[in-house]
Amino acid sequence: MSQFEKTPGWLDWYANPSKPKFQLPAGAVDAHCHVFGPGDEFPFAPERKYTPCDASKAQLFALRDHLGFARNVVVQATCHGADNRAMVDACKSSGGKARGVATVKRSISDAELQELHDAGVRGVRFNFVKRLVDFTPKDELMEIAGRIAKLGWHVVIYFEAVDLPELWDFFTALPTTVVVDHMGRPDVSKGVDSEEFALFLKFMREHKNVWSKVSCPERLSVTGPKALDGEQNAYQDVVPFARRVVEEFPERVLWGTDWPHPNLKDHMPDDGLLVDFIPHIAPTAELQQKLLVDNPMRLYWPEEV
Ligand SMILES: O=C(O)c1cc(C(=O)O)oc(=O)c1
Repeated sequence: MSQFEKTPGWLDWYANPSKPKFQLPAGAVDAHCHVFGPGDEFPFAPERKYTPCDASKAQLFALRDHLGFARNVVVQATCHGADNRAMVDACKSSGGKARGVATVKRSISDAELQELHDAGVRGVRFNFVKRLVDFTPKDELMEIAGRIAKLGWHVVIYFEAVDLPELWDFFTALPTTVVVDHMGRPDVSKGVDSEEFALFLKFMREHKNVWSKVSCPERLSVTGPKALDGEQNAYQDVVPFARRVVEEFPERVLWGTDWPHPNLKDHMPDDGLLVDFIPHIAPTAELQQKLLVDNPMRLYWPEEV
């Protein structure tokens, strides 16, 4: 029994995911996933907004192999705050098959940043989703961005679509490659031609250093997974959004499972079926190769490209 009690209503990750019908290209990277603890080994942060179930590196690597991915990018989850030990341990244990994105504070030393780099970290995450984190002053974040730029890292940003106007000046001043989590969380009920999504496309169009993860249909969808066994694909209301981004910015998109799917309370996706979502948003072999192999390799394993 873990010392931590899971947040009520929280669903555990899907235990026996199906084998995807879609065959991933060789060398595919799951460019957004997390590890949670295990809490007894890597305690969750006191300032966390939720307490997850455990989701270990061994379970993540088993999922990688089951789905047919070659590599992972392990993104620091907010339940671990700026204590990167679980993520770093996963990267170090992966035999070079995982790189990481950390959360750091202004107080981090250059030596500690270098240690993260040596473990495989290549980015920092700035989170603006109010239900997940407390506010960090922008001058602190900008100072961190300036320091990590010198290591060749990038900044991953997570925010809600309605907050983009207010965050625009800060985001566009960042001196690094900037990777947006989950397409900036569009409200899909407003439609792909909404003003809100147009602003996101403009953000990417006008700033060539901005990339997007076209991930998390299970979070963004209103129609949900129910069409899974029919003619139509699951999460179909998210398809036009992700496909628009993939087709307009094929060199600047990434895809990830988001396993173990923090904070889901209505349903937990079968990760095999999430992989089957990919050909709907990246319909050609060329787009799939960029999304799943070439782009993440350029960002996380540039020395191998
Ligand atoms: O939408 C979320 O709840 C969520 C949370 C986290 C995290 O807690 O780090 O990461 C994600 O990618 C998504």
